[in-house]
Amino acid sequence: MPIRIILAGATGWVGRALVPAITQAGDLELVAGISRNHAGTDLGVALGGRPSGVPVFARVEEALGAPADVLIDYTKPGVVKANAIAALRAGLHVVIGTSGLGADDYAELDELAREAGKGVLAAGNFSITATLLKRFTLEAAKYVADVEILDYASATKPDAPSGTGREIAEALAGIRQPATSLPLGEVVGVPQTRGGTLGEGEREVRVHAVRLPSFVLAVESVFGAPDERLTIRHDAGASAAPYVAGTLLATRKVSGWIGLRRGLDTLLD
Ligand SMILES: NC(=O)C1=CN([C@@H]2O[C@H](COP(=O)(O)OP(=O)(O)OC[C@H]3O[C@@H](n4cnc5c(N)ncnc54)[C@H](O)[C@@H]3O)[C@@H](O)[C@H]2O)C=CC1
Ligand SMILES: O=C(O)C1=N[C@H](C(=O)O)C[C@H](O)C1
Repeated sequence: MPIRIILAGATGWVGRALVPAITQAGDLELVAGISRNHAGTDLGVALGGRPSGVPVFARVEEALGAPADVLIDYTKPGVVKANAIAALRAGLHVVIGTSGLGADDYAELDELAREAGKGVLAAGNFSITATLLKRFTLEAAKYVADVEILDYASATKPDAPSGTGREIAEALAGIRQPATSLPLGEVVGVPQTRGGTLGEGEREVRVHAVRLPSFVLAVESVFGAPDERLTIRHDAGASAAPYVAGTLLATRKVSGWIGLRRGLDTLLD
């Protein structure tokens, strides 16, 4: 029996890249889409093609009327958490691609998923090379104490830091060695220019979010040691193709555990 999917954000940049990949996969079935702008239409028609028999709803509660196994969410930071909660309460597993949530939100969703006996996979970035950026950054942090994150995105991206930068910074905050840079209280001038922090105490990680036209997303982990530096950087391109395979991998695997896992790296060897 195929895995039945509800796709929230089905007509968006990532959503419309996922639709053909899902419909062409023999083991997956798209049963409903969610899109405020195209509610009430057929998804195939909404995407400029032939009728597909997949209805589009405005709200997750309406879409959950269709029997389904997994909700995939690529919507907006202010929408994703409520969608995930509604899906868990309706007995679905959840794959979260939407950015904007942080450690506290994920702890709450983890608890709800455990109560519901369902799995959640949330990844700030489902591309393989961005996932390698996270893996290499965490490896380097075992050996080099000082690291800061630079997070570049378009001028109109609503959330800062990005989902990619946030996942890396929050993971780093769990393992890094204390930094040797001056504590903020000792910085003279405009201390805010030292960026924001994620994590707590001496392990907190500084993140600098740059928002300018021309960027899609780039994240740099910059490590500094006496008289040398290591920069590990990921640059996203202009298409949503890199996120498709990872999202579908998560969709196929998410029924395999209870609770929330964070990061595509948790599914790799
Ligand atoms: N984890 C990952 O690998 C990636 C994550 N993202 C994140 O995914 C999210 C979506 O990105 P895009 O596809 O570029 O966005 P988009 O703006 O192109 O698409 C958003 C979709 O959500 C729908 N939507 C928005 N608000 C809604 C609401 N209140 N109710 C129902 N539907 C609603 C829109 O109709 C649209 O279909 C962003 O947070 C982005 O940062 C983007 C790329 C990769
Ligand atoms: O908003 C985007 O566009 C993207 N957001 C993701 C994030 O917040 O990390 C990543 C993706 O590369 C593009």
